Amino acid sequence: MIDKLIERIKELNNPTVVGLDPREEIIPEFIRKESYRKYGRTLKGLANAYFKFNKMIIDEIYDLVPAVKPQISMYEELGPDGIDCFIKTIKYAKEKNLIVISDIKRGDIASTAKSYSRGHIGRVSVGGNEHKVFDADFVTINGYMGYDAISPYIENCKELDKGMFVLVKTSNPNSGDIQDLKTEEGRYVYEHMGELVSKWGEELIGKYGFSKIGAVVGATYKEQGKILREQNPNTFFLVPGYGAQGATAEDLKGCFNEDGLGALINSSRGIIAAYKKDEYKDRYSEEEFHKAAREAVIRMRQDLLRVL
Ligand SMILES: O=c1ccn([C@@H]2O[C@H](COP(=O)(O)O)[C@@H](O)[C@H]2O)c(=O)[nH]1
Repeated sequence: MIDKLIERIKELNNPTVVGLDPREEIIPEFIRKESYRKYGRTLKGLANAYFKFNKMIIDEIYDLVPAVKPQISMYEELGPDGIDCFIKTIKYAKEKNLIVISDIKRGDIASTAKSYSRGHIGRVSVGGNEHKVFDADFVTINGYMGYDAISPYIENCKELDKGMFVLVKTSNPNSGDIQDLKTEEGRYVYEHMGELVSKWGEELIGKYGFSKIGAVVGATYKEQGKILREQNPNTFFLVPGYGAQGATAEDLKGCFNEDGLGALINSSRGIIAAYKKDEYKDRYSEEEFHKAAREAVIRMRQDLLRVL
């Protein structure tokens, strides 16, 4: 799947992933109203509104970007209806030839990780019958529990041509509390994690020189991104933090190789809630939120290509 991701990035000339992070406050009123009329102001009502919203966003951007990244927390908090919406969103995005990165950030002991992995990127066997449950193409994983905790995902990546992005240097303001500590050898913890991710991915390198085991590297940490890029030439980066979290194209330039490959840049609120921003508000009504998202994707692409 890493090869397909790279091919799609090249075909579309766009290293962008759109984050599908719906929240009640960003769902336009006409969608909420219709859904609440049908299902009431219930968890099902909101989950149904999320799906309609996601579908309209996907329909508007699938020809521009290689991938989408649904963030599971927004769906999980709604319970079974939210999870149903998460599954339907993945299925719909894949029907539109989008690569799906499920942002699940799981991390647990191996026996438990096996179940997470089977559910999200593998197969679940019931009485010998195999079922695809979530069927994402990639997942995000917290690898700070060490190799055994991520090995089940690696197995699924190998067998089923899936992929994963392991947290290395995260975009949040306090990521340095642990990730910027120094190890006994005098290196930063994030550097050590970057090296581990490269090692874990050594046997899964595809035809473009990148492994199925990638890393999450926050755009909000410019210098660290550059260092990690230099130290891990075969690791593909998923880079959140652009836009709503304040990182600019200049900040994340160092996450790419000389040839302009090596990273996929995420924007969630910056795209899906673009219609609420001053620069779009005057030109797009709430009903045209998806058109504003399309323009935001085009502008993001131009901004990224400018620095590559
Ligand atoms: O270090 C990380 C890892 C993951 N994320 C996720 O990316 C998006 C960012 O959303 P924006 O609206 O573009 O800020 C969100 O789903 C996070 O959970 C991250 O931000 N940083």
